[in-house]
Amino acid sequence: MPLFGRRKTTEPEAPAPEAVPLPGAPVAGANGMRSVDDHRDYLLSMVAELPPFRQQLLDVIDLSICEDVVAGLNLPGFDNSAMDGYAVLAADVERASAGEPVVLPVVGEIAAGQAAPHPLAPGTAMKIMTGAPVPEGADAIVPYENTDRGDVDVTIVAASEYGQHIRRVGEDVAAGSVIYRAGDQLGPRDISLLAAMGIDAVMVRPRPRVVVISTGSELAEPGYLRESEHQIYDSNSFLLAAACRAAGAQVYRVGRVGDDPDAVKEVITDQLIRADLILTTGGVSQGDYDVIKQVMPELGRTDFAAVAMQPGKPQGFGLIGEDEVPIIMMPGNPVSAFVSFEVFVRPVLRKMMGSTPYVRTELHCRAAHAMPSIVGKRQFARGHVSVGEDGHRQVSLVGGHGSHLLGDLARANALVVLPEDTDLVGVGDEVSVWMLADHH
Ligand SMILES: Nc1nc2c(c(=O)[nH]1)N[C@H]1C(S)=C(S)[C@@H](COP(=O)(O)OP(=O)(O)OC[C@H]3O[C@@H](n4cnc5c(N)ncnc54)[C@H](O)[C@@H]3O)O[C@H]1N2
Ligand code: MOO
Repeated sequence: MPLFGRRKTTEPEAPAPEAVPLPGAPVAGANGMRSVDDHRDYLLSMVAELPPFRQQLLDVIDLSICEDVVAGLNLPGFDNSAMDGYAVLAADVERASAGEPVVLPVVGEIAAGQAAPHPLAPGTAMKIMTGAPVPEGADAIVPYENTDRGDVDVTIVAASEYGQHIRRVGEDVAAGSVIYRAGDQLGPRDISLLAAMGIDAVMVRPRPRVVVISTGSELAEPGYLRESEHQIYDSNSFLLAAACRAAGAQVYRVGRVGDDPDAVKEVITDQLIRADLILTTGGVSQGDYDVIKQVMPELGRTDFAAVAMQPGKPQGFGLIGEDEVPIIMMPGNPVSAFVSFEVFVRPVLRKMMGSTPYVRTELHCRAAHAMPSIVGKRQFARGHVSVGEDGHRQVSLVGGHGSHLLGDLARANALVVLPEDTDLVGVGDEVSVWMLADHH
């Protein structure tokens, strides 16, 4: 029997372990794909909010508060001066002018932090500094610039109105009003408002600890020489680590592992101890070396699906190890990895942190040119949003639809969301975008 074409006789391979499916995974539509919304809602249903704890103000930037906060103080806390000058009765100086100045005796001085020495009698003035409490009886402040800055008597050369330059108690924030609702994300301005209330720590959900791993034996570490010109530098683990950090997470970038199943299993198992979420890229499609799809079912319950989107169609999710740590397994193409992050990972991180809304808010823009789209898939094209000559926001596509176009991704400032039922967005039609950055 000729050897050519004959199958080699070898030891029968050990059967692959039975994959344990995850409960409740959405079913695919007639096109064999799961919808974007179904998949995202499914992932959100499979992760929990992290338990909250009290943290100091400077550690909560970008985190979401998980309690309502009621103002315990008025802001301002008392009527106070907005100017360095003199506290007076408006009626005493309502006709003052350069031609007919009004002269008043100066009966005292109040600095910020002090109390007025006594109420202000009609026909007198009291020196007052910015932020100092307005003395009882006074109802206007005359700034130094409208006076001769006198210490014993003051000559006032401009008219004042009732209430002028007085900052009223509670006009900014009224004591007893709700200033934060659970779910609000805290930035520097919120931290200042909380500090102004005398609060030094608040209940927040912690930053999720995210482990980022990229797979593929073609990957080289940036900063090192490549073994051959067919190696490529690992950009995905940097992309995802940076995106997670920008979303408020604490990141451990493990970097790249090759396509050896045992090595991949070992690296992932080693990381379980410090992860609230694991992210991988690569190895989830149909290739002969698509290791993630092959080994992950051995580590826990997994779900691999084709999602009706472009880019980012092949998606994996699992709960692995004893503690059932969630893992999101994304495709390796860089743009696919980024879009998967935006569409699935960012909402999951926001749920863990208790930040609402989980999904980015869509803005509407005019299409600056025609945009063809694939019917049956939601496309997330890279776009550049600008303000046109007519003052309206408009968006143009940056580069093509290829999911390898990393240079174009870096130049874009938005994702253009082209719906499943659209084959063409015409020039001037309204289209939805997700803004990605403020600085472009
Ligand atoms: N026969 C089929 N082939 C492919 C299909 C399919 O349905 N049938 N789907 C395509 C789609 S869509 C995608 S997306 C990719 C997903 O592939 P994998 O997740 O298995 O990823 P890889 O094959 O490992 O890599 C794809 C591509 O991305 C580059 N890559 C991977 N990791 C990184 C990294 N860390 N940094 C930079 N670039 C990376 C890799 O070199 C490949 O060029 O599958 C299609 N194929
Ligand atoms: O889903 Mo792939 O992401 O189309 O390139």
